[in-house]
Amino acid sequence: MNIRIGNGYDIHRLVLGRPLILGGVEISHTVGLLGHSDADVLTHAIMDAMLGALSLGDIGHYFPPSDPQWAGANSLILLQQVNQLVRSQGWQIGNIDSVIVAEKPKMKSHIPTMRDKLAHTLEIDPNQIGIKATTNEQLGPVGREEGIAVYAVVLLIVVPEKTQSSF
Ligand SMILES: Nc1ccn([C@@H]2O[C@H](COP(=O)(O)O)[C@@H](O)[C@H]2O)c(=O)n1
Ligand SMILES: C[C@@]1(CO)OP(=O)(O)OP(=O)(O)OC[C@H]1O
Repeated sequence: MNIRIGNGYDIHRLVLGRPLILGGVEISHTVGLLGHSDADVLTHAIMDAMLGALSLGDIGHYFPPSDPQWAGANSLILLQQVNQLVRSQGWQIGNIDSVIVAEKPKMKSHIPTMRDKLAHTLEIDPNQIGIKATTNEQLGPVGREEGIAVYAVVLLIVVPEKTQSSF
């Protein structure tokens, strides 16, 4: 089989005094996401989808929230490591699709920069990354602006043998 699919989900609480970072982009807002790391919920969901596609567990296994090493971690650095793991097993990203569920702020204008940052980290083309946004129509914790959730799906494809490198 030369394709694998994985899905990822993450949610973080919105609190005062924290930055709001999504896809490596800091977005100006009144509240930000709480977490042991930078709480970049979009990048976390993508990492879990990549790991899930290869049945490699989840991000908590590689970067335990109990480990002080990951306090305030830049999630793009973690993504780089997950990408290396995936590539070392002979796989590369075919495409990613994701949905940010957030009541506020509007994500639309930030999405091109998120795609660029993620693509740069993953060494792929921004066209391989889909990021959409929706509100939760004021329903539930996300609808009450208590948090932001992200769903992601990743398709992995086998790296052609002649372009495989050892990591
Ligand atoms: N945080 C968000 C939420 C939504 N958008 C954009 O608005 C459109 C309409 O959202 P609904 O939840 O009302 O359907 C959506 O398709 C997005 O284009 C956004 O940018 N940021
Ligand atoms: C990357 C990690 C590292 O602590 O980030 P957190 O901010 O703790 O976020 P969460 O999605 O709850 O768990 C994943 C962790 O492994």
